[in-house]
Amino acid sequence: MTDEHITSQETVGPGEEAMELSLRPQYLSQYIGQTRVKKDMEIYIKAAKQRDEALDHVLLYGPPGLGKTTMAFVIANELGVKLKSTSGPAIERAGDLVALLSDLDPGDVLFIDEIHRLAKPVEEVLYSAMEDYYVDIVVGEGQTTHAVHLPLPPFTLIGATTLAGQLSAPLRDRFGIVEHMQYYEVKDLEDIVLRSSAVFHTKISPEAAHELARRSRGTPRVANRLLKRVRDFAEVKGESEISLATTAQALHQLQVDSAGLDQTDRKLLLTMIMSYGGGPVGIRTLASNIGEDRETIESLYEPYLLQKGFIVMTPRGRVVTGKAYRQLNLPLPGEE
Ligand SMILES: Nc1ncnc2c1ncn2[C@@H]1O[C@H](COP(=O)(O)OP(=O)(O)OP(=O)(O)O)[C@@H](O)[C@H]1O
Ligand SMILES: [Mg+2]
Repeated sequence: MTDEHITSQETVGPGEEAMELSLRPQYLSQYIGQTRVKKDMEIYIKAAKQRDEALDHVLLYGPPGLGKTTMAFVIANELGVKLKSTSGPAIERAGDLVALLSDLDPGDVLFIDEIHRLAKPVEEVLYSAMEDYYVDIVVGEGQTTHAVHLPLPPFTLIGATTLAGQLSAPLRDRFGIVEHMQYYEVKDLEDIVLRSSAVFHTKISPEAAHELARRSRGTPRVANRLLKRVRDFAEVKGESEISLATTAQALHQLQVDSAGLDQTDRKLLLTMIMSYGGGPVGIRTLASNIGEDRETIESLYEPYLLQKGFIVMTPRGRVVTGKAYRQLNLPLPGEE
């Protein structure tokens, strides 16, 4: 990855925040992986620009750390518009949302992260704003109370959520573009690791980059986090290039196993095996048993374990598969 991919504004300041910023791709051409989403967005963005209209509202959903926020900023950059960023829980009252909306210029993007956590009265204001670009608000107090019809500039709402299932149907239906972010292929994560090490001015061997990518839960955020820690190990050892051996040693110390499962993944599987004979187990029982909240299990841990075939879903709850027993070096039931 060459320097032209990193704008000057990003490289100022040596702090972690500046690093984090520079890790984020700015344009679709720099955005690694998610080919489907990129192809779709390229067309929709082009069409909106040709018509000189605001892009239709976009919903991005998928597990944490897959690049939803990054994609929202990329879309605004490609459109050449401003992006205002907020999150569901941060918008406490309908008035807060109206203030955000009336501050937008035509074509701008309003990004609402964790949109499944919007308060109901706020969500209801969003309906007319999204559909017809207006809000009806009540102003004044007591005798002077009156309704005001407030037209809004055409804008694009980009919503991100880790739990699309928790979105109400009226809200979901108002998004013209709905994109599911997928776990990344190892090859793509390898490219992300290489790009990030270039940003860090760190050398990493191709084998080490591959190993890191393979054990990053299909997730760029995890890949970047592990890369930082592995880099620490390599630096302390005085390595000029991160080696495969150091990578393996660091990941072992960080308790990331050969399949990329972390401590909580393993705790979850072990609890299901030891306390529930491998399942089926209900989500609430599981959550209280391992001391994680339900949302974290449902949005972060389960999707990956499901996709990798360590658990399966049945009508009566999740069940551990033979693959999980093997990964944990446990005898299959009946084999002991
Ligand atoms: N396609 C990509 N190429 C390179 N880096 C990426 C890509 N996608 C994400 N990243 C990096 O991974 C990290 C996490 O991405 P981001 O914050 O966009 O994820 P998210 O889906 O919004 O997560 P959350 O659901 O927790 O908000 C960022 O540091 C970003 O730089
Ligand atoms: Mg995000």
